[in-house]
Amino acid sequence: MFYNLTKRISKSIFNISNKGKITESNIQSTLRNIRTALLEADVALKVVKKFILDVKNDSIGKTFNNSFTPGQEFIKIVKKQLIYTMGSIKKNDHILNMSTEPPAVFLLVGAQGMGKTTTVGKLALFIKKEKKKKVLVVSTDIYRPAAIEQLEMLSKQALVDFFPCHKKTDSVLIAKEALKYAKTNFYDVLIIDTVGIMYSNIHMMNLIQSISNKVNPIEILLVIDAMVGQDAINMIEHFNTYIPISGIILTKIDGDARGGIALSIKYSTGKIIKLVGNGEKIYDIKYFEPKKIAERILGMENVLSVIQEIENKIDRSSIKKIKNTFYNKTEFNLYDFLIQLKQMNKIGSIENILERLPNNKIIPNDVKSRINDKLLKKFISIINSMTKKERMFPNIIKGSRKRRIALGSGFKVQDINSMLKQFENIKRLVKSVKKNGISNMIKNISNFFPNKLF
Ligand SMILES: Nc1nc2c(ncn2[C@@H]2O[C@H](COP(=O)(O)OP(=O)(O)OP(=O)(O)O)[C@@H](O)[C@H]2O)c(=O)[nH]1
Repeated sequence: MFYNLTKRISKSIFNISNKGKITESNIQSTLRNIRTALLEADVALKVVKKFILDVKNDSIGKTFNNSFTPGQEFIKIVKKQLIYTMGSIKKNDHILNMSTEPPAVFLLVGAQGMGKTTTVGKLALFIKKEKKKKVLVVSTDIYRPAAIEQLEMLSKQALVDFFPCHKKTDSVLIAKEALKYAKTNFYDVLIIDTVGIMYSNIHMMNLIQSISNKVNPIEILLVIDAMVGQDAINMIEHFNTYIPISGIILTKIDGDARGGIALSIKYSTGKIIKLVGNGEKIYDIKYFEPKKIAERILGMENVLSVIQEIENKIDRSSIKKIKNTFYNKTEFNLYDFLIQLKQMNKIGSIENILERLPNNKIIPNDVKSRINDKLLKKFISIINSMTKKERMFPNIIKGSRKRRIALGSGFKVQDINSMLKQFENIKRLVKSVKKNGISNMIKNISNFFPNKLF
């Protein structure tokens, strides 16, 4: 989900990230790119228009505080608007409501084949695990052959209780009896599955309404397949005229590369997406979290997860040393280079990490292929074969020293030369970071890895 949107938005956002001032002209092309990306992702036109207008109004002519650059402030504004478009800035909007005398009744409704029954099973497991609640499930779908058996099987997978109703012929009665049973047996939650409805079928709509009236659900969750696209809006409006929908469960997001519907629902209908189904397995369900999604769309999620992963793998004292190298006045030497190489080696596949960074397109493929893991190991062995003095003062490494190091490390003199060249490049890079900051360094990264090096 959101694959293309993420790719396009994170790229255009990156271009503005180090702008010193926000003016109509310098955000114009970024906003144009965002607009196109949103439309291509199948976000409804009126939502896109409102989104762009709000971002524009929020950013132009604003005085920002000094802790962020205007470019970064702009990203914060886009992030806030994305969150607002999908949910609200308030925390926990998506949380399921259970504040009622038990059992809390959840009624799941929806059109045919949206993934309702599967979702009842998933939701039962989710509530049991997340909320540690005693859950009962029941199917009132006496119309689709095997719908009841399907839920019974899912309840076994989720290890929750199933209310048997195989021989019954009245959906409303089944719901009523299940509720009575749930009350007398102290269940915390009762989840009711219903028949899939062609939403023009008034008779079936009335049936769902009758079930709802009998069991007084605290949540009426409309299950929608993400792939129905903008038709979801009509579906929500139509169902809502019969029963008050309290939230949406968007299923099959694993099959929907565009994701525009997730950005259109709240603005178009006022309804919040509470959960998403992201696979066919019983545990493939999670809360819909606008903040996390916004971070992902802006390309921040990967950066955060990569940083987290790197931090978990490298030790604190080395991070400190590396930081000191960047910010101290001391000259970068081969000791520092060795520490960096060892830490990079610990992190794992460098290609994999570069690939996950949102702006990895800025690093050309030939550069990526030249920063590989084999090379790291080679450089580490070469530096290990040097004396203390050589590591401190690499300038003294000339002909005879090079031959000795080559012999000791098992490589050729050319390899020693290319390692030293690489070291000089990194040294220049460190100097550049000190002078111009990280983002400039990334933009110019290809200059630090000239083609002929390896
Ligand atoms: N990939 C994927 N498939 C899903 C997801 N949720 C449900 N499905 C599949 O969608 C199909 C239909 O699911 P059901 O649960 O039978 O749908 P339903 O809404 O109960 O169907 P009706 O009772 O006919 O309305 C099944 O093959 C499910 O495995 C999901 O999140 N991702």
